[in-house]
Amino acid sequence: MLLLSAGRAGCRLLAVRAALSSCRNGGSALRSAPRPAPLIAPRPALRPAPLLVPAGLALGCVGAALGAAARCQESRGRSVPAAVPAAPLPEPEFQWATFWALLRPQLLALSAAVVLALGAALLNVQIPVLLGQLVDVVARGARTHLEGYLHAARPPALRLLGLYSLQALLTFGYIALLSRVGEQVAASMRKALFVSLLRQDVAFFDAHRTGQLVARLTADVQEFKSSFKLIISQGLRSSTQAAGCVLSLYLLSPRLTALLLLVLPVLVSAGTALGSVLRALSRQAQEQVAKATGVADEVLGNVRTVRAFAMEEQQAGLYCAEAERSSGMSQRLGLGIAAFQGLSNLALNGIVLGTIFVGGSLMAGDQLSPGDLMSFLVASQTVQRSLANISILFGQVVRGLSAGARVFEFMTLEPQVPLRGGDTIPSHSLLGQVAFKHVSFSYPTRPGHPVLQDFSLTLPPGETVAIVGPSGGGKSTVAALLERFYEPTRGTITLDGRDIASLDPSWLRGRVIGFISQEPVLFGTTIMENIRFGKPGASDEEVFAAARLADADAFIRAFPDGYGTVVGERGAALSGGQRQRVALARALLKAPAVLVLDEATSALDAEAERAVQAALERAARGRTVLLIAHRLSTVRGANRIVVLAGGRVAEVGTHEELLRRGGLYAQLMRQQAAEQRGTE
Ligand SMILES: Nc1ncnc2c1ncn2[C@@H]1O[C@H](COP(=O)(O)OP(=O)(O)OP(=O)(O)O)[C@@H](O)[C@H]1O
Repeated sequence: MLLLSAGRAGCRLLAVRAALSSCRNGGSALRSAPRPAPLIAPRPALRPAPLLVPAGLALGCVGAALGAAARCQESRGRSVPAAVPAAPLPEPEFQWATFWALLRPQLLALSAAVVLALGAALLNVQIPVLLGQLVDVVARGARTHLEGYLHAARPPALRLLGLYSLQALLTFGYIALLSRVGEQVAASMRKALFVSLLRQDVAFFDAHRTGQLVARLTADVQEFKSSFKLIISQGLRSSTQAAGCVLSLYLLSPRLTALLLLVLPVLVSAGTALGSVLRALSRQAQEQVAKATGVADEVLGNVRTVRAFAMEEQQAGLYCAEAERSSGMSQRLGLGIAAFQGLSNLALNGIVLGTIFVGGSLMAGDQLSPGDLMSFLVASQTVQRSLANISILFGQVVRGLSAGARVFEFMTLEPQVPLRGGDTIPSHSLLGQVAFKHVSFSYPTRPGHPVLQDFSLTLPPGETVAIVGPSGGGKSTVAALLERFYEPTRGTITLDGRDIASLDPSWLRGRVIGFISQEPVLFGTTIMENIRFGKPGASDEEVFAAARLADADAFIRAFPDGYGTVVGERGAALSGGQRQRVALARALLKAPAVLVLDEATSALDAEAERAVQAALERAARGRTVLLIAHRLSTVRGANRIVVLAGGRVAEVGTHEELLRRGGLYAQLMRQQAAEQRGTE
């Protein structure tokens, strides 16, 4: 996997270079190639020298090696932190049908791009021959008078100019069209993938890290797009050009061509050997960069903790040591690339020299004209570029297909519980009676670990039922099952006697159940928009009313921007109690029949808890409330208290009844009272 991905940036690098040089076409053989800008940091770049056939192939063979080097550099600049390596997932199959469905709307543009690319490639085969003819005219012209020279040189020069212009036009056309196709396919992939991800079951998100999912949306789509464009453009162009130019070489001079082909195996073997050394070096350097980035990622992400423990210097030292090691490895890699560069330049220039030398002897025997030699050099350079591109493309095909397969895998994944579909209960007849009947449940990620076992509980309409119990007893799981985040392994959950599995999940979540968790997440927008998230399309008045009910209106209006106050990332610009009340307003806006409060006040200090508690009590009136709580002081007023331990109901009763019984509840009460005394 690493090996495969190692050449990625290098391939891009060479592809960019190839694209640049293809724009310049075969006539640029005697011009020096421009150096591409470094991807992230300055590094030795692979410079296409005026190469001959074997040189080109060797260059292609080590392309992947240099790709590895470039990838090492690239990983520093990637938005998906390389420091969080994705857990190895089984490689999915590439779904051709899905790809075809995405491509079909672009078929016309794609066909046009293919035709234009082929046209540009065929012109490239013509150019060396015409250049040779021009050189012959130029060589003769040096021995004649100016007028005669101009007369002879003008037609081939004009023909060449015409071909160059036509080629420029074709190149522009196919690159523009391919870009359009690539971008549209990529945009469709991203949109479809995002929509599909949002439809997935909550269990799916338990099994996949956000980083992995974001990587599929970004890096994988990008990789697929680049590969797709490269394969179409370079694949077509390079194979056409290579075949055409090899034929031209043979027609120009079979002997010279044969001679060059003799040197080929030596260069290929040397290039391959060097390439594997560079790949290994690059892999090590890449891993080290990932390690250093991992340290930075963790430290910066937890800067408050670092500050709180005054660990800045220690953490900086940790990062510097990793960065130092990374720098050392990159330098070794740089040395390797430099050695490769020097040796390959020596070999390649040696071959140019050899060709001119041997070609000169052929010219002396009148078997080759100066123009032919020129054509030979130009055509051979075109072949080397084409072969280099083709060899890179093999790796690119593999990478592109596996990136595409990863994207399609989640794009076509069907959730177990669809977002919509099913019955609804008319609001005028909705009572809000909830019942869990013999529910057993294990999380899909831990199938052998039962969290709830034969759990039964009825929440009469308008009553508050509290669930308490030791940590890990399954309290939050009860709430998650009611929201249909997961499906029970056994048993049923009903709303007004109807199995919730038959009800429309989006209606259930969007209209019936209001859910407040311990640390509700707000979006980094205004308070108004955050509350309106509970019911898109709600009027300002409705938002204000919900905020008043949640006891949030007063503090919101006290902000200079009132309801227009931006709450910062995840609501960081609000206090815990304020955040909780905004979240409560958001939940109340949809006027839910059932309110689920999952440790809604446990993250708050005593004063904030009192404020939120008061708001919650007001909001609870007339609704069925499932109150999950750690602090037993908050459940005293509940109509019924259920003590949940080890996934089973241990006790049920009112606060007084449970205290009298002297069981687990009474024991928990004593524990908490003792803890409280200890902290005072
Ligand atoms: N998404 C999940 N995937 C796998 N196991 C989970 C998941 N969420 C919770 N669990 C496990 O299920 C069990 C019950 O967890 P749950 O959060 O329901 O307990 P709880 O009673 O609410 O605990 P606490 O009072 O500490 O919040 C625990 O053993 C927990 O590790």
